[in-house]
Amino acid sequence: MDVILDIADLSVAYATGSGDLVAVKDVNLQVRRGEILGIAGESGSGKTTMAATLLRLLKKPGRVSGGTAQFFPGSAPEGVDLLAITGNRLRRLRWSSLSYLPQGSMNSLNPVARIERQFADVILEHAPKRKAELPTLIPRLLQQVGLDPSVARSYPHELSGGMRQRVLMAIAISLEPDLIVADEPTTALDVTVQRVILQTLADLSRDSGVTIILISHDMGVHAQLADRVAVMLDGAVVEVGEVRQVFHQPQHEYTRRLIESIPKLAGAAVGVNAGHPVATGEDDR
Ligand SMILES: Nc1ncnc2c1ncn2[C@@H]1O[C@H](COP(=O)(O)OP(=O)(O)OP(=O)(O)O)[C@@H](O)[C@H]1O
Repeated sequence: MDVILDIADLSVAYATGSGDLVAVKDVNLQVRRGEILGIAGESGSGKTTMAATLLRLLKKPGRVSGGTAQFFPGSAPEGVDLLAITGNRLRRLRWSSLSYLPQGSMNSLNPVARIERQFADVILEHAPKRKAELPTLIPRLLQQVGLDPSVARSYPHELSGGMRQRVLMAIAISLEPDLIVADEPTTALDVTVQRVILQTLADLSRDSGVTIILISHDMGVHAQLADRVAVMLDGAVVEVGEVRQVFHQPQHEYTRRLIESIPKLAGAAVGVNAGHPVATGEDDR
C-alpha cells in the first residue's frame, strides 16, 4: 500500500482556564496516495483542529501534545514529519506539495484584489520561476475548474459562492500539490451548487491523481466523493474504512447515527459511490 501521509498517535490540546481540552486524541490514520479520504464527525469532534494541525495552521492556545505526521511527497520520498519541520522547509512544502482548500466564503479571498492577483501571489511566492508562465497558466487553471478565463479580471464580490469555490480550487491545485486538505469546501453553498462543486473536485482528483483529505460534517458529501472515510467522535477516530463498507456495515453506533441523519432526497436511497451523485442508488463504478 502506497501511503502518502502516516499520522501516528496524534494528540492536540487547547489550554483553557479550567485545564487542557484534548481536541484530537491519539489519532492513527494512514492516507493512501491518490485517494479521497473523508473525515466525518459532528461539530466539535476535532476535524478542523486536525486539519489545521496537519497544515501547520494551528493557533494558540492549541498545541500538539504528541505524535507525528510523516508526509511522503514526490519532492521528498524519504518523508518529512509535518509537525516537526519549520522555516524554509515548511514554506517550500506549502502549496507545492501540501495545499489547502478552505470554504468559499468571502474572507478566503482578498476582497480588494482581482482573481489573477491572488493566483500570482501564491504562485510567485512559492514558485517565482514560473512568472513568465502566468498569462497562460491562470486561464488554464480556471478552465480546469470549469470557469471562463475572463474570471481572472474579476474581484471576489463579483462572483457567486460557487464560482469563488472554484477559484479556490484552482488556486489549491495551481502548483500541482501531492495532497490537498479541504475543510468543509461546500458548506457555505446551496445543495445544487454543492453537488457540482464536489463533482469538479472528484474530476480533479481523477485527472491529476492528487490525494485529498476531505473534511465534512455531512455524510452525504462523503457518500458522493470519498473512497474511504474516517469517523471522528470527541477527538478520536472511531471507525475507518472503504466508504461503501462504512455505509453498508457501520461498525460503530455513532457512525450509524451519522448515516441516518443524511436527508433522503425525494425518498431515494443514498447512493454510496465516489464521484457519483448522492441519492441515485446507482452503482456504476
Ligand atoms: N481556540 C480554541 N480554544 C479552546 N477550545 C477550542 C478552540 N478551538 C476549538 N476548540 C475545541 O476543540 C474541540 C474540537 O473543535 P474543532 O473545531 O476542531 O471541531 P470540528 O469537528 O472541526 O467542529 P466544527 O465543524 O464546528 O469546527 C471542540 O471541543 C472545541 O470547542
